Amino acid sequence: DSLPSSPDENALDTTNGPSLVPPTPAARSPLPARPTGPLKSIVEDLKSRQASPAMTPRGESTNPFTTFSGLTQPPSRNNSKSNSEISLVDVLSAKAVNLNGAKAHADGLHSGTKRHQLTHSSSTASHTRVQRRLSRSSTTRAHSRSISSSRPSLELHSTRWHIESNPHCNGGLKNAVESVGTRLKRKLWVGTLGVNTDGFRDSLRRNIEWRMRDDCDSLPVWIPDSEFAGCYDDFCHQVLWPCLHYAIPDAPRTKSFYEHASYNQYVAVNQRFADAIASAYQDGDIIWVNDYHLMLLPAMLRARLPGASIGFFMHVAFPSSEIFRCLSVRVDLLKGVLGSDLIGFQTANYARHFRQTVSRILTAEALPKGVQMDDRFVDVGAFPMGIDVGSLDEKKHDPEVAEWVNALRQRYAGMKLIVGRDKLDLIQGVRQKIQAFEAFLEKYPEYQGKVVLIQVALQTTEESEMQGGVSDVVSHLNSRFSTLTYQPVVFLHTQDLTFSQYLALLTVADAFMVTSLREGMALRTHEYVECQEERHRPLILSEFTGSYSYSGFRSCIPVNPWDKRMTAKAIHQALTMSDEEALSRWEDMHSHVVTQSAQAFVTSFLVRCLRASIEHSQTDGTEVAVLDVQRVLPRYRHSQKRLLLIDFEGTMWIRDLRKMSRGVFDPPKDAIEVLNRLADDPRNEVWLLSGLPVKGMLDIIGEAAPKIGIVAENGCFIKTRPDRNGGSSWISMVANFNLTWKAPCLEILNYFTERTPGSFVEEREASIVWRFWVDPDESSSDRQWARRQASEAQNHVFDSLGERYGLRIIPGANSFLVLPNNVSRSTAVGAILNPGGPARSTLVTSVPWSAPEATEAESVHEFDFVLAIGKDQRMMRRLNELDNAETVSTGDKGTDAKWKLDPSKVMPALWRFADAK
Ligand SMILES: O=P(O)(O)OC[C@H]1O[C@H](O[C@H]2O[C@H](CO)[C@@H](O)[C@H](O)[C@H]2O)[C@H](O)[C@@H](O)[C@@H]1O
Repeated sequence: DSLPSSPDENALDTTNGPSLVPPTPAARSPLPARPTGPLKSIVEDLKSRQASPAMTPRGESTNPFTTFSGLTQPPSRNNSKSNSEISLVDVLSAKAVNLNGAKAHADGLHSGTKRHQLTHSSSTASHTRVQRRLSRSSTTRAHSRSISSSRPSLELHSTRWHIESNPHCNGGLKNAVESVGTRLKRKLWVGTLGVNTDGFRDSLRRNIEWRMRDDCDSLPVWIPDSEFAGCYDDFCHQVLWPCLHYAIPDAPRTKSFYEHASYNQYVAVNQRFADAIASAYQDGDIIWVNDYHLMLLPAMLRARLPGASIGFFMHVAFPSSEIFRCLSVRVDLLKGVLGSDLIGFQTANYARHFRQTVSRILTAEALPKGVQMDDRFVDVGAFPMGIDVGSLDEKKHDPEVAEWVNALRQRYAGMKLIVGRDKLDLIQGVRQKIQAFEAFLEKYPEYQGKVVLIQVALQTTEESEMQGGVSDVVSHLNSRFSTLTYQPVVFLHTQDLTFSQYLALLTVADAFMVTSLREGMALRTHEYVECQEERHRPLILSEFTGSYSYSGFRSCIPVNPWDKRMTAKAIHQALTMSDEEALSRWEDMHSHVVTQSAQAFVTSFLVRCLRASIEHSQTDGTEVAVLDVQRVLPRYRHSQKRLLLIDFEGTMWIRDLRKMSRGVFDPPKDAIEVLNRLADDPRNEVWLLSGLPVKGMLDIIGEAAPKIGIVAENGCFIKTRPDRNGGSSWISMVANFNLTWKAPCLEILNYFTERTPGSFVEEREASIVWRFWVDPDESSSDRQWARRQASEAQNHVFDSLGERYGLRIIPGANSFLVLPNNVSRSTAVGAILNPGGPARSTLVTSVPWSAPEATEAESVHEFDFVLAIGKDQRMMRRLNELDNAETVSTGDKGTDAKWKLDPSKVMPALWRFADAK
């Protein structure tokens, strides 16, 4: 038998275990399950594949979720029986990417020539697990034994080992990164090989490194076995994983974990990653750190590579601050991830928990967009992980899947099948699932003998099966309800199935069931939905999964996994649901699966990370030159079509907020005069950019400056410049927007206004501003109080209304603005530069006046001189893309503008342009 078996595992051909077919009455022990009958042939099929001289039994063809088939090195397959062969599981990690493709999406960011490379650091975790998990498979066990028992002979020659995909890594992540294909032109995975590498000599390590970099864009990080075990098995799995999933580990054990070796080992492992990445890093790379195993890494990297773009994505859940604060190393962990430019979570709830935790524990200012640290801003956001629908579709249409679909249909004719696939630990709720299934069979006895739950167990060891408390409940249930021809629960391990077989199960299932007590996302729900394209049968889903947070998945049958009666009813509902209802629910879920895909996940994360790091790396303004009008004037003089974009409040007009709070506006006469003078020159097209509402602008500017164009409410409204007949109109850029968010928003802000002396709300047509601390004489404790209220108010508005209505919040020094997404000064300027662009505006009202003379500047596309003065950095970046733009920042923060200018110097500068002949 070319599939060696280990004595204790008895390999795959045991016939006395329960399976998809009825067990013999004497064989009711649920684990390990060894198939007979139809599933036996599945297994035999598997065996015959494994027996081919190819690879280890856990090669890529048996792996449901990885697609790195290219990683298996054919020449080494022939050595598969050698005692000294090592199956190197592939390193998860690092991928370097030329982000040119992704940059195109970066909303008008520069199309610079900088090479962007993504160094994608992933968890250390999966690899150890692979080694351990592989011990279920006899051949691999033989491999691991050979590794550990033959240390003296570890002088392995490169031809005697091969690299293959690790089936137990975070397959979702791997697939997602691969799904964007050539858009990531260069990538480097950085990860570990897990345990059993202590005996590798330097020459072997170099050899492996060389091969991995060459063949799989991977860089292994060498971790001593004991350090790896302390970090991964103890700190990650015994302390962090439970805590992040709302299970606080018991105090005495955690105390020893925290304060002794395991946390130190976690630090050491993160440090080794930092060393490896720093040595491979090249200027312009993006470093993408993945998951909770590497929470300290971003700060370690930031210390070494201050200018690097660093993103961190948390694949698992993030709990409420009440739970996270129980960790004794909470401060270190938070500061660790805050070394990033962007921190991503699976859902908006986890992101909010994180912001609140940071605000509570580090007393940093947490805003909807991220966290303001002393020296930098860190973006925080939700990026739902998805699946690569196209690639799954291809696999789904493999003829082998159809064969297995037929086989399963025949085998289970007249029966209902419920399928599940979970890790067997306490968090994944398999015990609760089995108990609920038992409750179902009790409550609906007519289903006894007619429904089978096929439960696939992920990455289990006997230890985890015990830990998850699954074995006893399966035994109990099976012993209660099995008959000569029926066994209610069939337990399989992932290694017992090929991916085709698993897809066939998903296709024939009458329901899929996830009862996790907490879970980051649960991508298997997406796979199930995709495989139900023809049948549309329902999904029973725990309310505590990330998937359930998304509106499409609200069309599942939700369950509280702690409530077994509810879950039992859900099973009944699923099995009796009409085809029409099932179809309508499926359509909702499917639309989420196809829109929130793996590709969308990777590109949106990388684009946001890049944008965040560009914003964060803006200079503090010290090296930007002060506007030298003398140098710009010659170009101005010699140009024929000029576009002048000038910010109003805070740039041309310094307002008295005290008066404003009483609704008093003093029209700035000098500003109006210079605007008129500039607009009198027929070569000039002058636009005033304001945050004020239409009415405010009419009150202040009104007919006093008839030739200028106006952008009001930060881009929500535009008053066009007069045409030949002197006609001008107000255009709404938000005409199709739903503005019903304003009422609840005002309610929230009024509440905060009552609690915050000196604050007030400015309601505008399509936006709302909350201002606070208008009196500089107020005490600093009042100011602090006001700031705190402002950040709470922003979070409140964002959390309750932001996602639902598509709002964004722009914080200012003493105010914040709430307005619809997709509208900004920058988009208004886009419309000015390209008036024939997509029709997104509607006429609001005509403001009839008679302009003294018609302007010649009809052809607004061909400006040969553009001058923009103001504070909007996004607009500055956008205009910098034009060859002939002079951008001048009047802000006091960092800028990408070409020049800077103190607001007090703006009027004199404008007069010099106005007077230029
Ligand atoms: O067991 P670990 O090695 O510590 O890794 C934790 C789990 O990571 C992956 O799951 C997580 O990411 C998925 C994709 O983003 C998400 O759907 C899931 O909810 C997260 O828990 C991996 O798929 C699991 O096998 C690992 O156990």
